[in-house]
Amino acid sequence: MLPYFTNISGGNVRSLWPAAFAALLDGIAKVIPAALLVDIFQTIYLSFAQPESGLDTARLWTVCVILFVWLIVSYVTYAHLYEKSYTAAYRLAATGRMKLAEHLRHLSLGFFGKRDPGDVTNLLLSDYAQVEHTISHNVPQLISAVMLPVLALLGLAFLDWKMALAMFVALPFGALLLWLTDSLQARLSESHVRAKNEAASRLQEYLTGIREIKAHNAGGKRFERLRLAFDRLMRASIRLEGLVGPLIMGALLLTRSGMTIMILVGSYLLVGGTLSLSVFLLFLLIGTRVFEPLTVVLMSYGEMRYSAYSAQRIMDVQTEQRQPGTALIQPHGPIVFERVTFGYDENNPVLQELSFTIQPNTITALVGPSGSGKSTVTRLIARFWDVQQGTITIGGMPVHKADPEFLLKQMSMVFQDVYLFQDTIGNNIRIGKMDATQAEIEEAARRACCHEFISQLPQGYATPVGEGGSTLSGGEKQRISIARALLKDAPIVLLDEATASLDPENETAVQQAINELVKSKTVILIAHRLKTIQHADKIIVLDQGRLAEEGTHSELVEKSGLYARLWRLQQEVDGWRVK
Ligand SMILES: Nc1ncnc2c1ncn2[C@@H]1O[C@H](COP(=O)(O)OP(=O)(O)OP(=O)(O)O)[C@@H](O)[C@H]1O
Repeated sequence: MLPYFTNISGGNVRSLWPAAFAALLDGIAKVIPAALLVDIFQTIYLSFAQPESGLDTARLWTVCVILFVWLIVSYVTYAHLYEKSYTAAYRLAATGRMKLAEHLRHLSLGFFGKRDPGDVTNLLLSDYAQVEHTISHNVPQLISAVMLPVLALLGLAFLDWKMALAMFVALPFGALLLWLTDSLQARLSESHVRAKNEAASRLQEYLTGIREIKAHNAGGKRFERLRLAFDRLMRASIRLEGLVGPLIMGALLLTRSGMTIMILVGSYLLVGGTLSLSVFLLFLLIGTRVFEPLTVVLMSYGEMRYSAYSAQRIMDVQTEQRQPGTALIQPHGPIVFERVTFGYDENNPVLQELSFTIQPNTITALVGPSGSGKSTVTRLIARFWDVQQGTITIGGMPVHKADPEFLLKQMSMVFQDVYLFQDTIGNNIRIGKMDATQAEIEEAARRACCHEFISQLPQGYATPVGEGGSTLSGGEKQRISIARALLKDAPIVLLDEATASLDPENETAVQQAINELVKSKTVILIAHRLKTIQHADKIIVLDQGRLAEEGTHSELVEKSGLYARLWRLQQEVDGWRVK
């Protein structure tokens, strides 16, 4: 049980205490009317059993007043419980979500590669919502509902232990049935969560790929995948409800059979003369009230089991190892690859035995056919992934020992697929330097040739950008990304096809901005158009993840190797005209 509460509270069981205490108070408050009912019953019963003493109306009035006070007390305790449990639930979920989102940022990208995108989204939204519901509803209900039967058992055992035993004798069997079905419930919950994640992933894929689906008229096929995912989710839901429901009902009936057993035992004892009628009637009265909260507990068991799996999934990610490393790299030193082998999937290397050196404050271009591993090289320098064999060092310090945050602070990056956040254009540029002034942002935008188009927008820098930058053209997004990099002004610059989406006019201007950005910096750039990298200090040519050749443009052209071939091909393409 403790691991369960540890998991649902995200490792902070103490945060559940106020809600648990409030539930306890609520449980006790609920016992009071039952006790008062017993008193009323006994007062009325005595007036019949001993008619000479008459009905004690003063006592009845007192009990009525106490009942009225109880009404107010129960309102206060319930309001307290409500406030405590909801506050605990929403606080836990909100801080937990933030903690997890922060933790995700520190994991290697390999972690995300192994999971469906819908899976991570569901983890943060639906799994937390499940846990939230358990903390706000099920746990307080459980604590408060257990109070009445426990106190009733203790009180009634004093009156007649045989009757009390008869009333609760079936309870362990009901609990046993639930316990026996535990692994089945766990399996069904797991497959339901998996189906739910798959459906979310397919839906996300369908919505993000809607442009491609329309362009290729592939709606039918993609829609079929979505339909199948929803179909699987439906079947998993039916299995979960259809199998777990009857089992819980079975446990419920078994537990409730205690009432019947008690009536049988009571009748037997009454006939035998060892039980008084008043005690028997008392047991009947209390018995009907006791099984009500137990029903609530058993009914919420399935939900709690389900949320246990959600909590486990959250804990699994929370305990996922962050990228280790505390060393501070010397960013002004050389970047050295030493026999580096790496594959996104370990059995399928995309870089093999790769060795080269990039001197500080030089421009190095990475060239090679598509899929030869150029982008992978830049991702490994930024430590988005850790290499499997060999080492990458920056200023003599192995990157796998470097503090990932510090390492990233030393790098400005411009990728071919620019992502803009759903925020203003100004704030999207500010990501490069969070404390930048408006003047600094505008200066960076000017140098990246995007100030003009931003100023022409009705809201200028305050213009909101659609998710992923959907409201801007590819070239505009790329220039904003360059402005970010200019603003960051880090000593190492990684440019992956930074000018690929620009028109010739802007390309020349941005190229000038890049020339400024890279002054006295270590630059690694990828460009398919070899013309743009002719003046690089060094060109590294990759072929199928291996080093094919390296040197300056003129050296490589003279060598008549892969680079010379690519160069000739591009010269020819440049000479083509549409007739
Ligand atoms: N996230 C990823 N997960 C799995 N495989 C990947 C991933 N990214 C790239 N790859 C694979 O790694 C290989 C090298 O890819 P990379 O993007 O480094 O090549 P590239 O030379 O930059 O290609 P391009 O010029 O087309 O951008 C390719 O076979 C690619 O399919």
